[in-house]
Amino acid sequence: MSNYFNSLPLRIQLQELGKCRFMAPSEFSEGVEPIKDKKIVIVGCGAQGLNQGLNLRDSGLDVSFALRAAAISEQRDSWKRATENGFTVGTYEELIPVADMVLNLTPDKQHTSVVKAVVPLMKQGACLSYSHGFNIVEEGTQVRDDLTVIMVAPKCPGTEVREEYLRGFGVPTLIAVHRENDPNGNGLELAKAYAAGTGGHRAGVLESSFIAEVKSDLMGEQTILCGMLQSGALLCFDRMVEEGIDPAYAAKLVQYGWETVTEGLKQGGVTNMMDRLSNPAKIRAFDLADEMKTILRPLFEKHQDDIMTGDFSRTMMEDWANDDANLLKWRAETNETPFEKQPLTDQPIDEQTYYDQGILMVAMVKAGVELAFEVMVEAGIIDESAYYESLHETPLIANTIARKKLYEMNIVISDTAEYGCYLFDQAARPMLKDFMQRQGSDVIGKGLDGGNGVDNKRLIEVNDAIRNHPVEVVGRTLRGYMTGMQAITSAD
Ligand SMILES: NC(=O)C1=CN([C@@H]2O[C@H](COP(=O)(O)OP(=O)(O)OC[C@H]3O[C@@H](n4cnc5c(N)ncnc54)[C@H](OP(=O)(O)O)[C@@H]3O)[C@@H](O)[C@H]2O)C=CC1
Ligand SMILES: CC[C@](O)(C(C)=O)C(=O)O
Ligand SMILES: [Mg+2]
Ligand SMILES: [Mg+2]
Repeated sequence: MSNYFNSLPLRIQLQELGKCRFMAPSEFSEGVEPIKDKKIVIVGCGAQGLNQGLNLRDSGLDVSFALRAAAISEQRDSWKRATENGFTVGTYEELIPVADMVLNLTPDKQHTSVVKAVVPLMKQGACLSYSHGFNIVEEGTQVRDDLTVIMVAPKCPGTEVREEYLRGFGVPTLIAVHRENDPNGNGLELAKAYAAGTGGHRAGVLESSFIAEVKSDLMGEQTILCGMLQSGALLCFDRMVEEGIDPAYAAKLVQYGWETVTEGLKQGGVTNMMDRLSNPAKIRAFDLADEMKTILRPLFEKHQDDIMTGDFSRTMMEDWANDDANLLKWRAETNETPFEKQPLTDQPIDEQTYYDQGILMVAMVKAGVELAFEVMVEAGIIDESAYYESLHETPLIANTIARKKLYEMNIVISDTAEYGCYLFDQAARPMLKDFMQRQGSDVIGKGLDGGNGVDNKRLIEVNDAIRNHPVEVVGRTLRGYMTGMQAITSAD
């Protein structure tokens, strides 16, 4: 097998990268009806598998789990998750032959072996589904041509897929039909109904392509969503401690700070997040973000370039072949960082204080969201897709850090995302070293002294720049469709 994207002519590559159509809510008027009588068998009961399975079942669908024999015989966690939640569990041989839809929700690194084991057991004309296009696009897996191959990709960690569903909402989702496998011409119908079953249609669904999903998902997760929040957390914590802030307080400000300030982002974009700062703090954050964008743009561009050429995928697959040596090493190193090991203070921190004392964190979110959006769009990703993959998903990743710091984030996201996050973090922190040395506790840990006076012309210029960034323009439209989005926060 070889990289499918690289096998295509540039004309088709650009077509596929540019596939991104915001689907009107009316297109989901049938809900799950088209798959109501289908037997849905999920392979893999992990972050996505369990949570998508719970949503699909709550939406009235027939869902069971096919696990590998060892998972059943050894009663592994995936077996426990499936059985404790009341699902029917069986082996591939028992469940795959009767399945109408097989959802491959195993780790990307296992997809080739899973597809080789599962596809021969699938009945004629069935449907194979993915939640990420890596196996098809980057590894070039070819699927039996009587099978329909679709993708329903939540732009969100598995845990939040379930949490948002339980809040009566959902998470933005990309759906696609593999251009090589739509023999019955009903792939889109199946994908739409499946997306409705997860609740994704309540947040927004983009009709996309396997290629557009992969090239944007890898970029979002490696840079703003996981990489920037990881690097920012470690840099801000260490800087506060160097500046004499109580480590227990500093750890709490960071752990809950991302969730608090990005809740402002989720509800009203970068504009609202920045408006929660005082005018002097807003201008300071604006300037800090600008400086970080200049420093980090080459790194964001390198990540996008390596994703487009397949160099990232090749590098990661070399680590797969080396028993995940680098992934496991970098995971252990992260778990040993002072931030990860620091207990939190019991001192309460109110919501506004996270903004006032976290000016640098706000600036990091602004810089990361804008830079990821800009670089994705420059690479051919459509604005709506870039928005979901940068701004909208950031708060959902921040929710995982609020639960149990970087450990929780890196456990909940896919191994693919975790690997890319560490790659970014290792490069970003040295690039920001000098910049961080120049930051004091006024922008991270204590907040600005003095009054609220600013120069009017400068404030108007800053507000104008924030509000008119392309991510804000497309975001206002997309958030306008999200009428059911619920506010959440863990601040005291
Ligand atoms: N994590 C996330 O938030 C997101 C993930 N995705 C995509 O969803 C898919 C699933 O990812 P994720 O939920 O993180 O997966 P997990 O890492 O949570 O793994 C899911 C399950 O797969 C099983 N598994 C592992 N290896 C094999 C194998 N060789 N054969 C069969 N089963 C196996 C494991 O169970 P056991 O070892 O017990 O068999 C595990 O519980 C990926 O394509 C990912 O890119 C998309 C969006 C977000
Ligand atoms: C942000 C990482 C992600 O792409 C996701 C949760 O959407 C993943 O692969 O886990
Ligand atoms: Mg993703
Ligand atoms: Mg991903």
